[in-house]
Amino acid sequence: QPTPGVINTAHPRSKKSNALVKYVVEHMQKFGICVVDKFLNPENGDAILEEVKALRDEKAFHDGQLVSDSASAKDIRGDMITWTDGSDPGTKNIGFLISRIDSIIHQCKGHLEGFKNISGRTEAMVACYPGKGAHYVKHVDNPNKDGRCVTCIYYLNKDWDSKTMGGSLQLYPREHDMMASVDPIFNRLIFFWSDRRNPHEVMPAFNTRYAVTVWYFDAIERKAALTSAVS
Ligand SMILES: O=C(O)CCC(=O)Nc1cc2ccccc2cn1
Ligand SMILES: [Mn+2]
Repeated sequence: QPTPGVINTAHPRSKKSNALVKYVVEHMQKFGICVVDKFLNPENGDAILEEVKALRDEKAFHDGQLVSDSASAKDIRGDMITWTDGSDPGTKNIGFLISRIDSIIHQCKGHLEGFKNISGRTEAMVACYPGKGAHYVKHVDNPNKDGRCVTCIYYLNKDWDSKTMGGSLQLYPREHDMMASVDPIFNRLIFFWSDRRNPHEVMPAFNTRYAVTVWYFDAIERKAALTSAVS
């Protein structure tokens, strides 16, 4: 019940959203990793999945590029990717996903040291592991301060069973003596620090495995990276 005379500055956010923000802040503080299940309404997840499949049918995907286009590229990463800002007509549900993640990140900003300088993000990278053992070897997303501070991945795989299909995301948090194995299940969102704190790999997948990833920038680190890049 608002105190009489005091202007109620709290935005009329749904309680759910505040609880979710609290959950993300706590997990990022404690583990540097946060898994959120049932992130959107299932209908939204379905619509996003249909858009991703349509992108694949339009052959919008290409092999995940490597810095060194080594002959054994497939031995390092087997994902097929395409980038989108979610504004094209066939990607408006991906655009909705991006806006929902933006909203969570924005709400976390004030509560989390690591989020305080967050501003800007990449476009969304839509990835498909075509099965047949496609995997991604252990790596760090941002090993050398390119500005990316948080990795957010939204999974779209219904009835995924890692025991028979593989494809789990294995995280090896440097500061915690544990290994997290995350199944890429439908409507699951994961956040983790993009830097050396979170080496991770995708185990060989034996079914088609879809995910949408967005990276958020730390403005200070990003600015430094861009200025050093041009100089
Ligand atoms: O799908 C998952 O569970 C994670 C896959 C993953 O780590 N993908 C990935 C994809 C990347 C593409 C370009 C540059 C860096 C990258 C780092 N990681
Ligand atoms: Mn990665």
